[in-house]
Amino acid sequence: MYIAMVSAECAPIAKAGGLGDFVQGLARELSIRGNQVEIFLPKYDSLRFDRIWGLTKVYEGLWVPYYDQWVHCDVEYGEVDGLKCYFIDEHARENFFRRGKIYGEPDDANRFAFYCRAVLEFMLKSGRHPDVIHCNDWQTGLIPVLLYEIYQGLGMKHTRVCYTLHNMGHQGVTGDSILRQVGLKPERMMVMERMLDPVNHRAVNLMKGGIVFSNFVTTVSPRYAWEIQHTDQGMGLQGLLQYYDRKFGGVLNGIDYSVWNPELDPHLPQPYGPDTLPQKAASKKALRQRLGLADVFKPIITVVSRLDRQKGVDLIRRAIYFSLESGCQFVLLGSAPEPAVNERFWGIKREMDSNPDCHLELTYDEELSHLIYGGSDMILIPSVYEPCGLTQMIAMKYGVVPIVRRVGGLADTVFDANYSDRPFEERNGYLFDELTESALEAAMGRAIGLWFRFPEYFRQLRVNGMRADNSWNRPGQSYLDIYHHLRN
Ligand SMILES: Nc1ncnc2c1ncn2[C@@H]1O[C@H](COP(=O)(O)OP(=O)(O)O[C@H]2O[C@H](CO)[C@@H](O)[C@H](O)[C@H]2O)[C@@H](O)[C@H]1O
Repeated sequence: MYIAMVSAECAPIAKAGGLGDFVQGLARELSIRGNQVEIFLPKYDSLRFDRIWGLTKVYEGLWVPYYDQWVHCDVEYGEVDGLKCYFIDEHARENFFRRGKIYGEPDDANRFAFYCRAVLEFMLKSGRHPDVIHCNDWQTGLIPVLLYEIYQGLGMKHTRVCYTLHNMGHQGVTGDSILRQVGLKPERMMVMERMLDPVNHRAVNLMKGGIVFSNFVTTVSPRYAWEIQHTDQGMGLQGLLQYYDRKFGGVLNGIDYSVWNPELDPHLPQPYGPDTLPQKAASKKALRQRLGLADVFKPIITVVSRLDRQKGVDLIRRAIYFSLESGCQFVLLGSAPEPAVNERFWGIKREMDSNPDCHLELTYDEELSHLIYGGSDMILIPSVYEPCGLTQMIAMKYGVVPIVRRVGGLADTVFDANYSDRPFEERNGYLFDELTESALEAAMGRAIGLWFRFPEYFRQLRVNGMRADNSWNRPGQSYLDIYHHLRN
């Protein structure tokens, strides 16, 4: 099967969060199974060019419609760890992809709308007819709309679209002039059955367009699929998702064990696995050295996260103090898109400056994240909502015990050490329900108590997590089943 993955991110060259891991992991799994997979990305100036092999121009003079003009683009091709990637290189006056970052610009909606039109224009002009285009999140919500409204009429008749929702918190709600930008008619699209936002009746909703016009819609865990159809986690689109129930389902993400595996990880001083767990101590030591933490008999509790409100930033802050009060060390790796949140964490960082048990690294650092997973004992994920969550799965592979809130994919992957109905060998962490400090502290207290008092039992929890299969094997098959269903 011929699959085109269209996304704003792909690890390791353009990653802001979990979407990047998803595209990389699923594309690799589909390739291994013998499918032809092509990944499409904007040619951001912030790409990790050192990780792209053989970047060359393969299409010159792609003219992409933009309002009533045309914008000149080229398309470049390169390989990333064996995956085939095409990059849309635009020469617009607006410099859509030369902003030093992936997101966070005032014209993000226009930038990604342009990208969608450019991808389809390239597919048409270069004679590509994928069996399935797999799109992701609001940035590529216009792909199925444009395919149906424009490109099918130009000959792309048999291509089907699978659309994956990674985060209902960002839907691409914007003014309707974006429709004219990409060549759609506002009077046709700004109706409830198409792209009109259900809350703001003057705005267009790009994610809604993606849901309406795709042949199949998925989200990244079964529990989140239920939450966004039946609770306000749908953020206004729950009715729509119920209406399209027959083409909607949750597929739990996997993680790429060729990237996230302590037995192979080049960023760790010494490899380890479930049968060589004592060797994890070398990573803990190296982490402490790297961050200037004391080498003492204490567990390291970590948070690796975008410091977005979704991630429970208030509870993360409380957890820092609670960890220190409970005789633990604390390491945070996070970057905050919101200036107010960023400022608050910088305040804590300054306060902890000379504390040998605490380190906050307020940046994005892929390499350091590997050493943190390697060196930590527990990871905290107190999310307000969490579509899937990859950090608990990565952490478990590294023998780190997760303490998480019972929402979305966290509830589908973490099973409580004390209160689960699962058999003991499947229990791998700690859960709490309420979004409160006391609920957080109770769960953390149970985990920390076990580490100090019953190390053998704590070791067993680590091993259970390491032995769980969160690979792309099962989800890869689920997506192939969906693609085959669409093609037939
Ligand atoms: N400061 C930092 N430095 C280095 N690495 C960092 C980092 N902050 C985060 N990361 C890394 O980014 C990834 C984040 O994964 P999450 O599951 O938390 O995704 P996110 O919320 O971004 O994405 C959304 O999409 C994914 C994929 O579908 C869903 O799992 C998730 O629930 C949904 O919110 C992990 O690989 C983590 O190690």
